[in-house]
Amino acid sequence: MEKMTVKVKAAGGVTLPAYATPGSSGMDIRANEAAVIKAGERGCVGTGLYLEMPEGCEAQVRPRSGLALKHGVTVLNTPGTIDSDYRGEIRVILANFGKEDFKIEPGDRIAQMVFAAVTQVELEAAAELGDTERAAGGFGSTGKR
Ligand SMILES: O=c1ccn([C@H]2C[C@H](O)[C@@H](COP(=O)(O)OP(=O)(O)OP(=O)(O)O)O2)c(=O)[nH]1
Repeated sequence: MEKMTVKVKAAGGVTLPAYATPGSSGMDIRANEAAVIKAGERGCVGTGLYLEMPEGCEAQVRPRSGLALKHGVTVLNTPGTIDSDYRGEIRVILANFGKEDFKIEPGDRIAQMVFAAVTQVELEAAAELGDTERAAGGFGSTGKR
């Protein structure tokens, strides 16, 4: 697959190698500020990270499994969508489902991000949709086993 180039601007003197392994399909993302996500609450944490992606590319912000398992901390809107035309700071919306407050220091890895190609489509209004075997079955319609 042909590689897309993504420009990364990092505030606060943070350099690219601190984030990403060259050639990787994604990267860990770090907090650029101190924060506390109280037990049972949510918060929005700045990363000091700015991207320029080519059109047709999006970034998805995802949770880290270790934070989820050890602390009950996840990305609330996972996968967070970073649009290719967004030039603001990437921020991570964390939710704390754990029993203890979760403290974040600048530089902590709070989430991860992958880059994905977005399929370009043309939407067409339709009065009828094609038949399928599944039809409207869903939400567990095929049972448990
Ligand atoms: O976890 C996230 C999700 C989004 N964004 C930024 C990048 C994205 O391109 C922009 C808009 O995100 P989204 O489309 O999810 O937000 P919205 O609530 O629909 O707001 P808008 O009306 O600005 O599109 O906000 C983040 O920094 N972190």
